Amino acid sequence: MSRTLFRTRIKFCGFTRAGDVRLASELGVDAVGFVFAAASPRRVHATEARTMRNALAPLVDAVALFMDNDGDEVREVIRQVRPTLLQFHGGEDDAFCRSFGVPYMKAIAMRDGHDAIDTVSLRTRYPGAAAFLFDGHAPGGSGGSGQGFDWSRLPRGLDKPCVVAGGLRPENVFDAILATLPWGVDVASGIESAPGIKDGDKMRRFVEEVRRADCHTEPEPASGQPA
Ligand SMILES: O=C(O)c1ccccc1NCC(=O)[C@H](O)[C@H](O)COP(=O)(O)O
Repeated sequence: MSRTLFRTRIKFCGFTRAGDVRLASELGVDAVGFVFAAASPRRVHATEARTMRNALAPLVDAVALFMDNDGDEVREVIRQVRPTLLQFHGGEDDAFCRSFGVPYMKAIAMRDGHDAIDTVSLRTRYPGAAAFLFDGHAPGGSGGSGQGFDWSRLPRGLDKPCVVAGGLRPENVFDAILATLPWGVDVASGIESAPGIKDGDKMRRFVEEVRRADCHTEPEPASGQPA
């Protein structure tokens, strides 16, 4: 794929403080995520997320993240927070995910050692997905754990935007982007000082490294060599 003029989208996930949301907006991230998964240390209530959503600058998306939450809870979050995208991390099927009338991104567990991820079965199981997020946790496990995966296991030929997540940090996101050429990258723990507490310096360095990867060009072939 040509990277000319390409800009890797950035999503920062798991906010609990409006000040962190403001700083992420100023740093130029494309989306911020609010976690409503029951077992998460980053879990926020819909009213807290609404306050943070109101701190978002224009042109920055709000993403609501769920993991096997019931439908009424998802609807209440949509009513209060008005997310532009839903992100599902559990065993939700396509019919459930699309039933809310808001575009959704399905998270796929990529923990190494598990079965290969089959492009055809993803297409078949989630025909309504707007995007897929490949995350380093085990099937049934929670995200936001800082676990990475072998990027060469990403399925090829998916006709939907792919977001890479799991164990990304300012120190490795440059390599992750060059290795996978994703539509976007997503990070939670790699920009934190504690779960839900974002670190301004890590957020800034993460964005700088994504921009550096986007400006990176392959070295020209030596003269006399075929292009
Ligand atoms: O963040 C959580 O606590 C969480 C809980 C349950 C399901 C998903 C969760 N987070 C998802 C994310 O924040 C990211 O999409 C992704 O897992 C990256 O996390 P990290 O490896 O910490 O960067």
